[in-house]
Amino acid sequence: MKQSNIRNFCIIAHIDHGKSTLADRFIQICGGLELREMQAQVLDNNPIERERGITIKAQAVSLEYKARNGEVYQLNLIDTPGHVDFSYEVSRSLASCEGALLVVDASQGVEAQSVANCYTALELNLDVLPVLNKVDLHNAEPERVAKEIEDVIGIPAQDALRISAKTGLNVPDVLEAVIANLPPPKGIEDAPLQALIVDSWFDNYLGVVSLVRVINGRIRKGQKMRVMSTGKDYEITSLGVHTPKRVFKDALETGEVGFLIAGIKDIFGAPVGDTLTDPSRPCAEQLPGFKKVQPRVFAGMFPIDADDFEDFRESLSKLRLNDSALQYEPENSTALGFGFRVGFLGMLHMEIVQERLEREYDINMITTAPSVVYEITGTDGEIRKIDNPAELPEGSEFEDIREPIINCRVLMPPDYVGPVMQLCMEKRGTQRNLKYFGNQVQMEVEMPMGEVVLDFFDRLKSVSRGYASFEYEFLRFQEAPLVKLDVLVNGDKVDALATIVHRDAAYARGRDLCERMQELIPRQMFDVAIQAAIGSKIIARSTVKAMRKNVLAKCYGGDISRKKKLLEKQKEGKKRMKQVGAVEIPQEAFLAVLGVERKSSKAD
Ligand SMILES: Nc1nc2c(ncn2[C@@H]2O[C@H](COP(=O)(O)OP(=O)(O)OP(=O)(O)O)[C@@H](O)[C@H]2O)c(=O)[nH]1
Repeated sequence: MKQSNIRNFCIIAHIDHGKSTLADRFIQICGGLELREMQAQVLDNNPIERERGITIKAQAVSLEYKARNGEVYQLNLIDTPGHVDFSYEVSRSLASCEGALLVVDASQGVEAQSVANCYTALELNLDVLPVLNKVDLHNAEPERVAKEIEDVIGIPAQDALRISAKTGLNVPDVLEAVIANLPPPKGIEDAPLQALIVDSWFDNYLGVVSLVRVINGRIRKGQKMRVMSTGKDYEITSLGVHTPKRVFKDALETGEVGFLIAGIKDIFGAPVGDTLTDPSRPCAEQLPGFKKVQPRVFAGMFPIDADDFEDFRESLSKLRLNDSALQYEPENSTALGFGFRVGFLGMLHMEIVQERLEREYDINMITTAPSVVYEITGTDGEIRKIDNPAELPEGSEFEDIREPIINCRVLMPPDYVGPVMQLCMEKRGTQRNLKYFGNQVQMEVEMPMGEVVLDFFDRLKSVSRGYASFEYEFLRFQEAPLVKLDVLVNGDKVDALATIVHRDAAYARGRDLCERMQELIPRQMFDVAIQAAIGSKIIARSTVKAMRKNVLAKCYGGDISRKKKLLEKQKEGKKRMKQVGAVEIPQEAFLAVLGVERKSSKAD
């Protein structure tokens, strides 16, 4: 395809504004799939994405579009996730495009991710084309929302197309606008090959499959390619594009986006962001790649069966190939044995990783309560990062402790300013700025990240009836009176249950935690004492009373099948338990601190 007829673009939007639905319409118009093959949100092909109705991974699809001017264009479209936890995926996809379609729900208006993603696109010098979606809804207000795009984001939007991705209204006009308004790629066709690895994933049969964007030169099937960071050469066995069906081709030309397979079995063989070139005529330099992303939340993950440790390690490394935001290192807990300390971008990311490990890799595990990264200065003056509360030394063994502070931008209708501000204050926030744009208010608040990652998203939604949205960025580490809250089960400290909390909240937190654990730990044959402590001082306590009868006692008659069922059920329940000393502790108890947070949010 000649370069002037190629358009590489992303669809960016706030969550649920209709990106994936719009991508479906494009695929339908361009005939990428037969009608019978179409299902809603075809690009969300991971089962977890389909169940939750969200996009997690960016997806690329190459479409052939016959424009009204009679010419055929190749449209390479990348669907991106909208949730704040996955904004990293968005910036990566944007870096491989020349333009972006900004989809805004005309019944909702501009939301935090519309602004954040659009700014990322503008920073990367992309041309942004706004479209107003869902105009079929009776409460759509395209005029107001167009003005909001101009006021809040600051790009012209009066002429933005009014569309319905659901009914297909005006969608063909969007494709025409993409061709007319977004620029074609600018690579040099006869330059040495230089291609960017946009994404890589592991296929059990094919090995590593990579999604690449050819920046300069061309890439042919059968040729040798070099991965520049490792200097290793591989032969390209096949390449092609997703339409979204996998279609094999002989070459990918300058500016094109497609997949390639080079028999790489080592999962670190084709790292995302790396540059590919031709070893017989290498390009001069590596592409800048992607900004390295830092996880914000850490949690311990431990296989329930110690024999699964190696499988667990392998599964994590496979997942990581496809999810470079995921980080992990081995961790040894006295209570839970060998496992990993895993870093995530946020709670949703953590949930998704946990679900993928369980479903795609069949790993049965216990996850501990998530924590942010703290910074301490030791008595020797050395500064250390602490991502595991259990590793925080006793109070007298360090000089000071600092917590991460973020700048949080909340967008909401004016009615909710009061409750949102109250929530932010409760989370130890300091308001920095408040701007009114007609129907939207933008509030900037500095808050400790530890207060935000656990449940801020849910609580913000609940105090604003779903109307407020937010995004944030890390600002600095700041000193705070933080203490380690330990939990003792029958007198033994359980390292995996430790958390770091603000001193003023420690007593209430300890009490709630003991109460919650009492509800969650099943009765055993003996009394189980649960205590919360700061250092050697016990601040709260509860007891799980001993069980009087066994599970089978309920079956008066000798109905064997019922007995079996009960035993089976008990066994099932056990799967997600871990023996700590003499006590069996279920998964939920390790996450009890989240329950405590949520409990205090019930008042909303
Ligand atoms: N009425 C109406 N509903 C729409 C329209 N476009 C999308 N929807 C609905 O809005 C919901 C969200 O659409 P998606 O396409 O999944 O949204 P998304 O932006 O891709 O969301 P994420 O992938 O999670 O970021 C779905 O229930 C769609 O059916 C539209 O034009 N009109």
